[in-house]
Formats: sequence, C-alpha cells, structure tokens
Amino acid sequence: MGNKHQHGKGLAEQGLIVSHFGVAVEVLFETGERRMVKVKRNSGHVVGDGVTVLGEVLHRLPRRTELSRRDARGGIHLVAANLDVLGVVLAPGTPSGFLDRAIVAARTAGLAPFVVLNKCDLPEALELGRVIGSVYDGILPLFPLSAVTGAGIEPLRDFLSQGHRGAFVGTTGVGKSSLMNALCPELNLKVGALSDYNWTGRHTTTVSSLHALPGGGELVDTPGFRDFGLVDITVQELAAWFPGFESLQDHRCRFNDCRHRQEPGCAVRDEVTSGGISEERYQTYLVLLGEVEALEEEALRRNWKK
Ligand SMILES: Nc1nc2c(ncn2[C@@H]2O[C@H](COP(=O)(O)OP(=O)(O)OP(=O)(O)O)[C@@H](O)[C@H]2O)c(=O)[nH]1
Ligand SMILES: [Zn+2]
Repeated sequence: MGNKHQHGKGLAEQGLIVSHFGVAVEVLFETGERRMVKVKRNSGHVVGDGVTVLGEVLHRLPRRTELSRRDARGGIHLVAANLDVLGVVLAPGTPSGFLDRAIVAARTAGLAPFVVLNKCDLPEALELGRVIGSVYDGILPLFPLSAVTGAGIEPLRDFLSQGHRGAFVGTTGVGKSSLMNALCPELNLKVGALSDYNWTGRHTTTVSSLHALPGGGELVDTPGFRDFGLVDITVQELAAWFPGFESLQDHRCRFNDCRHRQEPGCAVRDEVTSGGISEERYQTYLVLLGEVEALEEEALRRNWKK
C-alpha cells in the first residue's frame, strides 16, 4: 500500500473517507489506493465524506446527506456523510414506536429507510413479522431474515448491491453487529490487516468505517450509534414524514405547520375520513405526537436548540 502512486505537482486526487482515527483519516482514492491523511482533531470530517487530497492537504467536498446523533447532554455529532439508505433493524422485543421515529429521522436526513426484521429463526418473530408487514408493506422495503442462520439475507444483499450506501440503526441487542458480519466478510480480516500501522490511538479512537460489499453497495459500521439520539425528532419532522402519510404529497394542509390534530383544513384528517390513511395509523401518530411534544418542551427547558 502507499508508494505506487506518484503525486503530480498541483494535482489533487479525489477520494472517499473510509475510516476515521481522530487525528487521521483513511482515504480510498479513485485509483483504488488507500492512504492515511492527517487531519486536525475535531476537523468535522466523517466517514462517507468525499475529499480531494493534495500532498497532505485534505479538502472536503459538499455533502449530499448527513446523519447525526445527539448525546446525553444534547450535543450533536455527525455519524456519517453521504448515506443513501438507513436500515432500521428490529427483532422481537423492540419497543413499539422505535420504527416510526427512526423512519422519520431517516427521511428528515434525506435517507431512504428500509426495515430489517432480524431473528426470524425465533418463533416470536412470526407475530412481529405479521404486524410489521400489515402496516409497512408497500410503504418501504422489508427484509425478514436471520443474521445467524443466513436465511433471507440474499434479498437484502441484492437491495444494497444496487449502488446503495447505508448503515444500520436499532436498539441494543437486535443484531446489528451480527448483520454487519454476515454482510461484510472482510470486517474481521480488516482489523488484522490494519494492525501493523502505528498511528497512536488508532484502535481506540475509530469512530466508524466504510466497507464495500462483495456484491456491490457499501455499508458504514457505526460503533456507538445504536438508537440513541436518532429518535430525537421534531414535531414538524414527525408531521411531515410519518410513515403512512405518504398520500399527503398531493394534498396539503391549510397551515404549513399543521400538527394534524384539530386544525381546520387538515389534509391528514380528510385522508383518515376518506380511508386513504387508516384510523389506526392516525391514532399511532397522535400518541407519538404527544410524546415528541413533551420531549421538545423538556429540551426547550434544558435549552437544547435544534
Ligand atoms: N436467534 C438469533 N439471534 C441473533 C440473531 N442475530 C443476532 N442474534 C443474537 O443477538 C445478540 C445480539 O447481537 P448483536 O449482533 O451483538 O446485536 P447488536 O444490535 O449489535 O447489539 P449492540 O452492540 O448492543 O447494539 C447476540 O447474542 C446474537 O448472537 C438472529 O438472527 N437470530
Ligand atoms: Zn394537517
């Protein structure tokens, strides 16, 4: 690795940040070469960023999308840039409401969400699959599978191979790591291959890494990015992106900031009356709306600005 490429004077090379080590990033260049480039700590670069590199000077290109999370003190952290899709991983026992929040968060960030129903080898997964299928089938791609047995993983591979760059999110224990390992056989290998570098702290400060899948597509591994903060959505985002309200693309509420509750001229309530939106979906929305409103008030009190 490294020395084959001649750096032409004044010629910047274009690449992609595939790993981040705090004081350095690993850049994958269009030539296929990989090289470590030093960056300032807190320079704001993340995995998925497109860059140009001239010598040791790295310049970030504009981003298409940004995926962020919020920490326990309200600080916002960028997790990855330029993702196209976000896989929301569910398994028996996932708290209800998580999926809707995650879908809204993904859509708000400009990522197309899809659903992975993991642990389908367990009998409890049958009922979850039925419930999820009845609500979300036709709204977004669904992948029932088992990361452990490998059953059902092929359709997900096909989906990702259509040139998609994605990441997974899900509550702890749903099987995100298992899924990453099943999809990226290079993951374990990679840890070993990198160990002969001697950048200080590289093993402990890795934020995330991007992996090309053997059949096409890319996945970003995001250690520490589970459910936390992703589900932190605003009332406006919820009202605009709630799954099941897709028919609203053609109809608009009278008020731009309509919360779809009692406002006059509300297109959502019209759709519920006419059957375009199910009463059940609408009731689920109202419950979530109440929760998001309460969280927003609390955040305002703590002075978390969004
Ligand atoms: N039965 C069954 N168990 C699974 C499956 N996928 C993962 N598991 C198990 O679920 C547990 C959690 O899996 P992980 O892959 O560590 O889950 P995770 O989402 O990465 O968890 P966190 O790192 O805590 O966020 C492990 O014991 C896995 O073996 C599956 O498809 N079927
Ligand atoms: Zn409305």
